Amino acid sequence: MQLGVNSLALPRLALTAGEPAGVGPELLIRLAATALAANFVALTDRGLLERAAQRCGAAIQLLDDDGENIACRPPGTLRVRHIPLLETELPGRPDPSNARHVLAALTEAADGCRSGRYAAVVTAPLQKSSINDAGIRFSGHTEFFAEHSHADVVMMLASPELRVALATTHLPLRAVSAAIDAASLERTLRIVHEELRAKFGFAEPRIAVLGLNPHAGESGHIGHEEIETIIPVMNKLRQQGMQLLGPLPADTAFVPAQRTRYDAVLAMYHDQALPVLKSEAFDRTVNVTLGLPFIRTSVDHGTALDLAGTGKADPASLIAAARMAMDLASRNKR
Ligand SMILES: NC(=O)c1ccc[n+]([C@@H]2O[C@H](COP(=O)([O-])OP(=O)(O)OC[C@H]3O[C@@H](n4cnc5c(N)ncnc54)[C@H](O)[C@@H]3O)[C@@H](O)[C@H]2O)c1
Ligand SMILES: N[C@H](C(=O)O)[C@H](O)COP(=O)(O)O
Repeated sequence: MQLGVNSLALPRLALTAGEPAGVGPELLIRLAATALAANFVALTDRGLLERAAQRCGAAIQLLDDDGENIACRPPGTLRVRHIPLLETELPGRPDPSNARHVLAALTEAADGCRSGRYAAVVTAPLQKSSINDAGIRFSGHTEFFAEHSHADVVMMLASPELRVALATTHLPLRAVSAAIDAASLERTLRIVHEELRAKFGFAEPRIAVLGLNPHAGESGHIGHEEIETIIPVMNKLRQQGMQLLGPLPADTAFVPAQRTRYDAVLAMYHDQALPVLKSEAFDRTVNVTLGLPFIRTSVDHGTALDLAGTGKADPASLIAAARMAMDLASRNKR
């Protein structure tokens, strides 16, 4: 069925399955079983999806994606753009031979989003170490899509109650301080500010910035990054009208009294704030990449190799990621 541009065509959302031996393939099946009003197009191996459905005892009807729009999608149906595996998966045991397959799906997703074939991409978790074991430099979807798009991006994880953006992503702790300079911090804050306005509807977003050191440096007695880098950047941006709070000590930034004072937090590094989100809202947090020229959302969890193939993995974060992608795509259309 060919639908006109003004018709009720469902948004075409690309889905990537991530690590073939992880929980991603079965979570895609679970997502397809929902009644969400989206035309999901799985960019992966058709046989992988069939086996995942069988393992978790779910019914699925896989249809080849012909690129056409559809007006409705019965629950339990999923369109597929076949990207062949290199080796048949063994749940729980990632095989680096499949790294090229995983990256081919990401490339198709990024190319397709940029050219308008897909309204957004929703990614299931991949095993970074398996891609590295294949001899490929790779540190995450966020960095892959940024490089592919030549864009400055920011990783943000968001639950309905809390949004946390990261000044640095996947790098060793010892490299964090050097990675945060005035230029990178200013760029990051500008992206977060702009995207909170454009994507999340905050007219004047209030952003809390965490210090890097314990007690936000204790006035220079426990580190100097706050005084030398963070505070000067915040002051510069405040003068330009941004509402910035802090730098706050990370240990108390998430207590109830503080939470009412901001719309989002900028943390200096990955594990400074993600444990807060993941321990209070693992089933409803979404990873969204800010600053990309297309919409990308993802789960907040990893490949859960201990659960792969059992059908026990919770699809809630992937469903939340799909919902957010649909919301952002409809905002884009308006
Ligand atoms: N978006 C992504 O691609 C993404 C996100 C996070 C981690 N990872 C990768 O995943 C791999 C494994 O990471 P990890 O072991 O730190 O974290 P993990 O999230 O895979 O597992 C942590 C714990 O949470 C449980 N869990 C995870 N997802 C679940 C779900 N949907 N339902 C029920 N329980 C679930 C697991 O069983 C495990 O006990 C790493 O290679 C990491 O880089 C990828
Ligand atoms: N930092 C993310 C998390 O802990 O949930 C995760 O590693 C995924 O990142 P990418 O989606 O960029 O691969």
